[in-house]
Amino acid sequence: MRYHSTRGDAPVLGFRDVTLAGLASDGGLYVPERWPSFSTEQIAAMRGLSYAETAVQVMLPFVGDDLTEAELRALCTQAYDRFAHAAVTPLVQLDAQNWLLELFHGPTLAFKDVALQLLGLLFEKFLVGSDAPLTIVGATSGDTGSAAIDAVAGRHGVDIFMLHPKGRVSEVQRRQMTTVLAPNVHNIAIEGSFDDAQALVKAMFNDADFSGRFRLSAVNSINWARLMAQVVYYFYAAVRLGGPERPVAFAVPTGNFGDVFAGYVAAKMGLPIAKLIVATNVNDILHRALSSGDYSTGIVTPTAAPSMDIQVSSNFERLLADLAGGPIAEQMRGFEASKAMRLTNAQQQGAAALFVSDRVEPDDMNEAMRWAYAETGEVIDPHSAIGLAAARRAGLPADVPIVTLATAHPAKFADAVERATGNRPHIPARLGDLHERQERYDVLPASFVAIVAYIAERAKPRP
Ligand SMILES: Cc1ncc(COP(=O)(O)O)c(C=O)c1O
Ligand SMILES: N[C@@H](CCOP(=O)(O)O)C(=O)O
Repeated sequence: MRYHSTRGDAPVLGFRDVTLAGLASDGGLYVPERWPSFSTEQIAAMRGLSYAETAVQVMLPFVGDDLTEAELRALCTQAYDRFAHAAVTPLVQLDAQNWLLELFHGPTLAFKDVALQLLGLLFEKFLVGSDAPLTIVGATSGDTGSAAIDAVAGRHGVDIFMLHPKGRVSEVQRRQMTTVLAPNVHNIAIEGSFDDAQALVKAMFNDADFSGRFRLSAVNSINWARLMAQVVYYFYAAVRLGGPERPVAFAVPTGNFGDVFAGYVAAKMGLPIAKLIVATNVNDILHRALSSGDYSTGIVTPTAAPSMDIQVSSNFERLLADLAGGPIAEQMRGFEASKAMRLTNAQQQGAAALFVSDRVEPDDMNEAMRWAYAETGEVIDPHSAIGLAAARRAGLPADVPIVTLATAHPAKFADAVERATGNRPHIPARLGDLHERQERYDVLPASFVAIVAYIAERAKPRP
């Protein structure tokens, strides 16, 4: 399998190189040259497979010659062994139509672990025999940071620099990152928003001098391998609910558009998906884009679902390029200059075939947390509640099961959950003494010069 940039002006790479590269050198995102496709029989044969084995079947077409099936199986087994639930991503039924897909049983209690546990192992595998140390630069609104740090802390030949918006992540999220004191882990709280952090990360890749001195890589969903691993749970859930014979809908709390784009990829690969419901909080650029074609940024508003406080959604570029049938460099350059763009008719109509969207206000989010707790006994986090609120009012036919992706453990957002439900969720015992541990991080302005100087002082340059 070969990978092309959404902007059409970067080298075409294989899976290994695309995993190590992260962002394409033309500022675009790598996408596979074609979507692999499964027949109905092949999908039906996934019924009853373990999570790790489903992962092997779904991801094998993407890895090309860079991993054998046996190597991929060994990596998946190792990655998913660390999950606290035997099903890895269990389904929980809420009522006749609604289900939760609990994606938070990994080491850091968010869906990011599903992909990042694997990505850490892929980095290790692909770096064997290489003398160029990897400098991972990442931006987080709270969850990617801890999952990525857990996946690479202490690994030889890798340094990770993780930028989070100061004061805009929950205390548990911050502590999960800043209490990891391994020497290769560097946490930076920036004076700005997640969008500022993400823009700084992209600017580092696009700076020829900086990216020439350090071998940069990415752990955000700009890295194709992240999304590839997230495609798996759409198959895993759907076949358990009657797929491929019965189409299933998914409601996805959305920020950077990675998780829901993985659902789009699953549909492209042949999985019958009735609808993908894109649920946003008041930072609703994706809802506006999908409902009216207006993709224009506003000021990021801090909310009780901080991981979705995002305006510039990186992976939307992948969708727009796929719907346009090729590179969209000009459209993206226009967006970067004006911070606004209109979708073309083809993009709008193409998206409407599979996606619907909804903006969920804080009261509706709280109501969804209350409903889940009172009616089903499930304690859900604010992000999952945004997905569930959208699912319950999507108006889909009653015979279509709707799976809401439960993207984080409620204890990561205990204050918000307690405010809504009166019930305070507790951190699982395996996180132990998180609140007592020593923290280490630096605070920097959201300035390219300041951040690259900080990293350059600490990272190991290419030999
Ligand atoms: C808990 C949680 N829910 C939802 C999202 C949104 O997912 P995505 O950015 O893939 O759209 C995030 C952040 O990525 C998150 O951390
Ligand atoms: N919500 C995310 C934001 C980054 O998203 P990613 O999927 O691109 O890594 C977070 O928690 O950091």
